[in-house]
Amino acid sequence: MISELCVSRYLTCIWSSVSPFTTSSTGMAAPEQPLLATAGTDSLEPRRRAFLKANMTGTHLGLIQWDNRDLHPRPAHIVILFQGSNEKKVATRSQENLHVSQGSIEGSQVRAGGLQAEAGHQAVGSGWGKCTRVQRLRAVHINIENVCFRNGVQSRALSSAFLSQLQLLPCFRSPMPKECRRKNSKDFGLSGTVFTEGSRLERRAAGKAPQICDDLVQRAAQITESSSARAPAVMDSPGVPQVTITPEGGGSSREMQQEDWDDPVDGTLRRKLSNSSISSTGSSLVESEDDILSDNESKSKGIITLEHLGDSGESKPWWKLKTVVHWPFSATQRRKLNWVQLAGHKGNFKAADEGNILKKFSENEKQCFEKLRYDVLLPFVPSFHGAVEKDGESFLHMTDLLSNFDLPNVMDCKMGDVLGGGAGPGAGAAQAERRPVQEMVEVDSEGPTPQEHSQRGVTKPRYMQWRESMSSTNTLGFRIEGIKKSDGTCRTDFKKTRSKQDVVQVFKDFVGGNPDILKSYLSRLKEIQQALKTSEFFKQHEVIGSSLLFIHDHTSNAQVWIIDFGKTTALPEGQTLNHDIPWQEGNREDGYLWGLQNLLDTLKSVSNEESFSSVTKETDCQ
Ligand SMILES: O=P(O)(O)O[C@H]1[C@H](O)[C@@H](OP(=O)(O)O)[C@H](OP(=O)(O)O)[C@@H](OP(=O)(O)O)[C@H]1O
Ligand SMILES: Nc1ncnc2c1ncn2[C@@H]1O[C@H](COP(=O)(O)OP(=O)(O)O)[C@@H](O)[C@H]1O
Repeated sequence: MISELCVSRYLTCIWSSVSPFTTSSTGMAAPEQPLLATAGTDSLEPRRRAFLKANMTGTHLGLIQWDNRDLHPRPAHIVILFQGSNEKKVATRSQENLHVSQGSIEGSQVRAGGLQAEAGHQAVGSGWGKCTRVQRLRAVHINIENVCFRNGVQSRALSSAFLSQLQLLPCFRSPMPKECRRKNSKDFGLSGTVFTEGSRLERRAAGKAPQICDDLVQRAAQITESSSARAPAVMDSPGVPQVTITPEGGGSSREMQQEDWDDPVDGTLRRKLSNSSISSTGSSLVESEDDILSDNESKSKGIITLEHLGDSGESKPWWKLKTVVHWPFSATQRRKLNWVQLAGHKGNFKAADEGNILKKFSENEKQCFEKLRYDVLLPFVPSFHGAVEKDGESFLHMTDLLSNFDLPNVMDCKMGDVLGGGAGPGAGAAQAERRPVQEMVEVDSEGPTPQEHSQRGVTKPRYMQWRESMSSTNTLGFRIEGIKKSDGTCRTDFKKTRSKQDVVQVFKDFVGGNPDILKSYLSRLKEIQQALKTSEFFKQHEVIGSSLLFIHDHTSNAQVWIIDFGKTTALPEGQTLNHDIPWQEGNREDGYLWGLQNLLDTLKSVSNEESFSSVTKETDCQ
């Protein structure tokens, strides 16, 4: 039986603390101003966040349920932060995990330090988010942002109604890795929250009966039914939002502590497998928790085999908004697709119908693609064919840019001079996220500070900033992520390729001394530059972590494409960016255009180099 834990008192303080992220001394994202202090009457007021936090220990989050009918039908952003033990998160890539019905809320999940979290399945229709494989859960943060309120008064009532219907249900308990199984006294402690001195969760240890997801799905369905029978409490008097948490198994609660990060697992800080069960298979069943991968093992570094998803034709009842695809794959199409993924995390891509691929769904990216349909950048981004559902997972269906090439040479250049430092919607979360110090040591033994060595971990922003400073990101506004050449060789070891000279050398090698290819690249980059300068989309978005994908083959077919809008975010209405002025706290400048100009200059330097100059001059004269 699932016990219930009511956290109303706790939420009282949270309720009065709704705002954008700040980072508390514990490194956790915390609200800073009361919602009502900022709630205006403008229904378009963006980026307002309700912050809800619930602590659970030793449980697995299974399902998140809410009823969002009373929210303004405008996209909102839900950020769910899971924090827990000192392992890294399980889920790495996809930032989306909850997609709520009727387009009124679109979900996004950002991982927080130490623990893994991601919904393997998104659910729509009645407002379900189903989280799988959230292990050793200790804290759940739910941030609701961009919820558009109709007016200041209602905002409180609306959100109150919303929050009061939110339920966190533990899903299942899977075997813990041996090293994690030892009882940790912290698991049963409860510390103060980051918000107020006195706020504490009432705790009740719950039974430990293991339960599989499907049982909860059933239970969830019952709850949905009963909650949908209730009328939405749109005009409720402002009350204390209550969240019912039903921890199952050791349901005591505590705040995340620094020692959670420091506590070594098996001698090193290790991260959990990111996407094997959640991202790739979409399975709601639990895999062993012992399948821990290092960072490198979870990152894609070149030639991979893309699997077609099964074509079971099974559709989940709550997936009402997305197209369920049934491609009639021929026997040849069903063959595994040899493909190149130079960056990103393993399992993010699947084979699709001919000439297309599936990328793990991201609401953010989908929105960007949709806006790009009407923008001058359209010719420079992969054609987007919509969001599709396959085998219970959501994907973005897009053109495979490699499909028109014969044995392509591919290079991924990540654009911008700010990639991790303080940017993006997950910045607050990232601050709390720890990465093994080993990742830095492998590149530069001098990288970590003595303190970081002793803590065996660094925060994600620190890691990202260090990556930026080691590579050419800071100095040139772009960096080379990876290269695959037609001879089958692949390199992703460019973390220390920093100087213009080094970059020139890499490009020179990449184009193999072919002036035609270089020329095509230069002219395509100039077109992109021109388009970016006039693009409304570009003006209105902070473009973080996007890449230019260079592709050419022996036929001298050479193209450059703008890819990866997973971390590209719209600015508040009326605001625009220059993209070529330095980043400063709050200005959200990403340095994209500055980087692009440097990239162009670098390529020009390549063409000016001796081996190219004579031929290039001839070509120029034609
Ligand atoms: O280049 P390396 O050193 O591998 O660092 C990667 C990139 O910065 C990824 O950004 P991008 O997506 O722009 O490639 C980032 O993913 P996020 O998108 O999640 O920030 C990874 O964070 P983790 O996901 O925490 O591993 C981080 O480890
Ligand atoms: N549309 C595409 N066609 C061909 N290759 C692609 C396409 N999109 C991405 N890739 C490949 O996948 C890699 C990672 O893509 P990206 O969109 O950056 O994923 P992530 O969001 O996981 O970082 C790229 O470096 C590139 O090699």
